[in-house]
Amino acid sequence: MDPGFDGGRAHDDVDYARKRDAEDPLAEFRDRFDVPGEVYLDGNSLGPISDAAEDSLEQAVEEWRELGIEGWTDGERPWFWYGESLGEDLAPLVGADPDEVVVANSTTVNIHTLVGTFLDALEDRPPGILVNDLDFPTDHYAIRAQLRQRGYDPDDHLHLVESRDGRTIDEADVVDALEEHDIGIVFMPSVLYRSGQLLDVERITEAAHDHGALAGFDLAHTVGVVPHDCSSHGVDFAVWCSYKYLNAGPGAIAGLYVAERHHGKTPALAGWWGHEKETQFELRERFTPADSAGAWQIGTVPVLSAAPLAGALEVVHEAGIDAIREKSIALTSYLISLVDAKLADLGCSVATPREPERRGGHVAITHPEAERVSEALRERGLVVDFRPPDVIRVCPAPLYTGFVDVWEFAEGLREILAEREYENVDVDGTVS
Ligand SMILES: Cc1ncc(COP(=O)(O)O)c(C=O)c1O
Ligand SMILES: Nc1ccccc1C(=O)C[C@H](N)C(=O)O
Repeated sequence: MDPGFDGGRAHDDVDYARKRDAEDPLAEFRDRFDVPGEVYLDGNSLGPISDAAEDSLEQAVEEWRELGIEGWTDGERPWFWYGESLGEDLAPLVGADPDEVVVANSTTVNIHTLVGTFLDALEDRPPGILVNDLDFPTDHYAIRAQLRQRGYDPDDHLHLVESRDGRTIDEADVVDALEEHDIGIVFMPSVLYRSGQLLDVERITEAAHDHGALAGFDLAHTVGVVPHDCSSHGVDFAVWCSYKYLNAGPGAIAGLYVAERHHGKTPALAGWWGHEKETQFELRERFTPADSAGAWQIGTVPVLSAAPLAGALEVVHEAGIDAIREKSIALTSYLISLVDAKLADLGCSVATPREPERRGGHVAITHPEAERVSEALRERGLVVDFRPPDVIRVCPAPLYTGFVDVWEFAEGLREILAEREYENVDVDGTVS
């Protein structure tokens, strides 16, 4: 049963929300974060700073001050191995072995290098790549560029699974597309950035493999809020960012996973930081890739944009990813129940799948005036974002959001709509 319901009746009084907060085993984590605004519901875009993340950043700064160049070898977490070491801490969150994960580059760069690598590895196979039409656009930009650089016309080689309803992707349509086209690589997100639909990674991977294709995923919207089993599901490769549910800060270093069976392949964007570590400083003329995911690093690890991740990960591990997921489902279920009970008659509907197992960490509420409404919410300190054409994205991230926060958001939204407060709002349509 949806935790937000009791016999079909939504719990829309604040006492119910207070009771849920009082019973919440993760409630104490809220105090470890500095959360901007009254209620911060935008952690699927940028998570807030925690004391732990600030401490690990400060530690790196202090080591830079005190150790200088020696930080590469003598830092508490020696910087030379920083990418591998943080990869090891991250590995359980994606269900991988430590040497299958590294932190490096940005998500977009990781898509370039991994898709490029596997395009090269296809050799005689057709370079068809299967994506979907609801992807975050950077994925397509990078894949198209990789195809072009190999002399392939992306219009012929990039195949799109089309959404039936403009909000979600049916996994059966991914399977059908694999039958229809000659596909070498399937590249899908774990969660669609707009509607919040959680795709079935295992099923897509299996279908790709049944058709002789590789399966890669963009896990940007799930790492840190939904558990993963990349190794046991046979996923070939994956990328993600660390600034959403991992709370490692704006532009924080990204992560990548490459299944062990692919280690040793030559990275498309090779660089000395991906060289076999033991001989990296022999500074040889030719590149020998590390025999691990570390090979897909490119240049020097950006220690200062990686450092907050160390502390941020401690918080996630202490809470435990299963407890985080459980609370996330409870919060999104509660939010959906409030939309149904209090906001449906004011023009709102829920575009996120209602089955918890098909839902990531955020809820998409649609409204014809979504852009101005989102801005009106922000003006009240209820921080959400707008995604065109009509989606208000609401992310009750479990580490620092409670049930009363969700209740306050729903109340605020009801008032804004009932009083048409959004009509007084100007939007500039830039960053959100
Ligand atoms: C699914 C997805 N992939 C990639 C990105 C961005 O990648 P990058 O961190 O390289 O800007 C985002 C968000 O910005 C995203 O939602
Ligand atoms: N990196 C950013 C920089 C600035 C503003 C937003 C982002 C996001 O991450 C947006 C996010 N990927 C989204 O799902 O819309």
